[in-house]
Amino acid sequence: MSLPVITAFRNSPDRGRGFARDMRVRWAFEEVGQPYDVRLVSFETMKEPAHLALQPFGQIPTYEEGDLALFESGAIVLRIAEQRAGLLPNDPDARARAIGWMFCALNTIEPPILEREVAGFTERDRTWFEERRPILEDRIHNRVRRLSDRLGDADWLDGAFSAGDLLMVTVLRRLERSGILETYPNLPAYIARGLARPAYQRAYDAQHAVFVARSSG
Ligand SMILES: N[C@@H](CCC(=O)N[C@@H](CSCc1ccc([N+](=O)[O-])cc1)C(=O)NCC(=O)O)C(=O)O
Repeated sequence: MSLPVITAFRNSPDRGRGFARDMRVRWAFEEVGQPYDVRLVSFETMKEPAHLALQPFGQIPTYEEGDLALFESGAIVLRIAEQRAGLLPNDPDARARAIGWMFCALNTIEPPILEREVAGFTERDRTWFEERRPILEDRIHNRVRRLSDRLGDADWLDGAFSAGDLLMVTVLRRLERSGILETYPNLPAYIARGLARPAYQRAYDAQHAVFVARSSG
């Protein structure tokens, strides 16, 4: 039986700091103990027909397993979580809630974070940048404040660690240097708990090794 294969950056712009979205897929594989193979792709390859057939937007990650080809890192994490224990509860109601937190991470928390990040990359020299930045940050605060209130003193969002926490930690991590998270002390501690998991460390080391190999190549 061949292993599932994902695609990842041959040369990640994050210089191996674990922000590219193959990181969440690698982490999910490690949490459930599923070995996997990686096909490293260049930015040029990602825009060629063979890759576009897998990922119509010319991005990574993709997931191939037998006749199945998937894109969208959240869908890939769900596939992994459905196939092996470790990321979703067996109880049907708890499982549904954990999947709900997956959607929350990608649909409610990530969008304002991405909006601020993209504005920082593409609008910094525009006249409206300084005026718009606090508006974008307020939108993030409006979400993470309520997430912080819901999490409270709990270790994870709904009982045991789940795929919902995995995605939420990878989303919140993108605020690490923004100064926004420090307003809610339970959120940096929540992220730290996620990053301290042995499965995360193995996933991070695997992705970082790509950067080290390329840097020393
Ligand atoms: N919704 C899709 C989005 C996938 C996506 O954004 N892929 C990015 C890499 S992860 C996003 C990302 C990129 C870089 C950093 N970084 O820190 O350098 C962080 C995250 C990509 O392939 N970009 C290339 C392109 O669009 O041409 C998913 O979740 O799978």
